[in-house]
Amino acid sequence: MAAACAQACRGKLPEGATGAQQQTTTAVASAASASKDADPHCPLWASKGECEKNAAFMASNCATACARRREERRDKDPQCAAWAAAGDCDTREAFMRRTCATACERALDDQLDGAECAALVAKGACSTAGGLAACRSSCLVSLHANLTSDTEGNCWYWGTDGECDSNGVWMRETCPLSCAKLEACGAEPESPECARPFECPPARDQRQDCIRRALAGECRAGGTAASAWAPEGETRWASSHMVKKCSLSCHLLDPASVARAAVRPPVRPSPLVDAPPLFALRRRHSPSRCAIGHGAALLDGRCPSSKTRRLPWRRVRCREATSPPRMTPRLPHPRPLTPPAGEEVGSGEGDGAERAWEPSMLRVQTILASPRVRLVRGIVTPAEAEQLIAAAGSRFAPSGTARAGSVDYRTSETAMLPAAAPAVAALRQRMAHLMGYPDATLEPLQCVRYVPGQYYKPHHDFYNACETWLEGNRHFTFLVYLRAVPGGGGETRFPRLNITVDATPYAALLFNNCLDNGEPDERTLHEGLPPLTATKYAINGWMHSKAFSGASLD
Ligand SMILES: O=C(O)CCC(=O)C(=O)O
Ligand SMILES: [Fe+2]
Repeated sequence: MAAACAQACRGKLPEGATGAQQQTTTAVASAASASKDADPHCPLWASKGECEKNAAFMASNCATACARRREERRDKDPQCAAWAAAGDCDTREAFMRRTCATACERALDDQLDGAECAALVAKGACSTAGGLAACRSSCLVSLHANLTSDTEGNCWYWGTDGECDSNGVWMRETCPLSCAKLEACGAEPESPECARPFECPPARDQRQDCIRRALAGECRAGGTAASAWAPEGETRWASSHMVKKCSLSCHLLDPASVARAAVRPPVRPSPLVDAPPLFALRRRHSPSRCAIGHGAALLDGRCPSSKTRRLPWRRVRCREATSPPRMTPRLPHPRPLTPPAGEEVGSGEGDGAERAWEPSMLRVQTILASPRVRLVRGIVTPAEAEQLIAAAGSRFAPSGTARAGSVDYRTSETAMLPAAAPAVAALRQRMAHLMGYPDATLEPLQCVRYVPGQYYKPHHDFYNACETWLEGNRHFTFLVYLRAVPGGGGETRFPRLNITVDATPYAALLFNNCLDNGEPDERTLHEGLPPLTATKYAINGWMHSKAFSGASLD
């Protein structure tokens, strides 16, 4: 499934997978062989350093990926150490990464011996350029110990999903801070500890010049212009990029800038699908304004009462969809959307006399106001739905997932859709237009297929804020159901909202993954239930807060 991963989970983040793997590997381990990796995620885990961090498991399950990784990292030139010492890992980055990966990593390790670094750390020298340059590894360890002991950016989210209990051994090792905090909050939900905002764990610097850049103020917001001191051709980095590439230096030399760099743009409501009722007061929820319980406010979408003492991650009030649901053609309709030049969409072969899609076919049904969940009926025609399935063709491969315990978390199959296919281009255009976001914020569309019995267990579609400084987070999910699922099953369920949405053909389930202030909204936990007898087809369209440049996540 390396190929499958390359297709379906390019760029995804396999954090936590090893931890879950450690608990659930017996079957996989016995199937391991030296010549073939036992798990499709092996190359991703290897690229995240798991061959070193988790040697025993990786040796028996991912021997091939680890061998390849070792070869990639081997210094291939006797001059590597000298080049690295001269700073070539920064100035000739691509060449050095290929040729001298190990020497470049060593250049970012401690340059003094253990006792000397321990003495420097004890003196507080990590917040000076000299101390940090001499002892980067020791400073990182010390910072983790002082600031946070979580080592994965997703810890808090996994914790709120109950992983500290269900995946306890690994979670307590990887996410001790989040698990301890969740436990403390259980006993004392209004405690200052509980209200402390989520922290992104600091990570290694990726370049030698991080210290110099941090001292020059690049961790601060707004640094995109060419800097006076930058070598010719080298521009200043945007602060978000800087904080990601130079996490350690920014944390130690300019801590105030780190929090500010985690930009989470607010969600823009769409007048086409979210027109507020006339005269309704529009209130923006802002957890940081709550006098108490920011964490709870994040979950609840409103400030908690000081009188209530409920566990923050269970504070969600389950609201049934109001009945009868509001069914509103939101007029004025979007201006007519034209298919890409020269292409007729919705009148392909086999659809006989079916009408081509037009905006008046849309009906927006509000299922829940907060978090916003709607059903956009008529987002595709039946003929287009078939064209989308045809565009997926034979590209289906096992779906990926970024969460801990990923092995049996999602059993469906995913196909990346070719952006040039007319039905795909038209659907993207409709999604972007409906939300008022540019097309560039949409991830490449994916078709997901569930044969009877396949499922996707509860998960969030948003990403860890620490990982999304650059890409922005997923503000909206469009899940377009392409066919009816006769025989039952195949619904999308939101357990924290007590909502179950039927796979409604030609309609998009549209929900916000983030609160209006851009913070991930924990209430949007959802799952794809298994179809009982028929095959379910749907399209995932994830719309980010910023232009999406990377490979598709899943
Ligand atoms: O198939 C469904 O109903 C849910 C799919 C989903 O949540 C996802 O692919 O992220
Ligand atoms: Fe999802």
